[in-house]
Amino acid sequence: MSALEAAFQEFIDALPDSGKEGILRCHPDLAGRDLHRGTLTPESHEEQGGAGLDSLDPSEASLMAQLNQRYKRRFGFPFIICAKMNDKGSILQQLKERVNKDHAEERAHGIEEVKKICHLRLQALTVHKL
Ligand SMILES: NC(=O)N[C@H]1NC(=O)NC1=O
Repeated sequence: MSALEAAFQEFIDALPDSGKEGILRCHPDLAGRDLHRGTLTPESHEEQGGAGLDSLDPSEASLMAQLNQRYKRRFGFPFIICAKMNDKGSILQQLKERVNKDHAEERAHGIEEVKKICHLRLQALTVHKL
């Protein structure tokens, strides 16, 4: 792990729970409005598209929208998963399971997913610079 990545992780880990949830709330929904309107960042667009979230069939899209909404209503932050380490099937499966978990457990799980996303984004930046 690079020193930069370690510093990001230390920063995140030192935040109070409200700050951690603030970080989770900065993330766009999976297969949400931003993806459909083309207003995602290029990184998120590539991550979500790579997992097949831009080509859900109507029943998958409706299930994803319902579960995302239920998740956000229950926890107050969006469902976060490292899309590049999953595909649409595993994302839907995990969303179904995680929507029923406990609040603190999901806060911690979301933060671990943010760290994976950060790891892959930093790696991509470093590779570009070589
Ligand atoms: N909500 C959520 O997980 N968003 C994302 N995950 C990811 O890998 N890229 C995202 O935009």
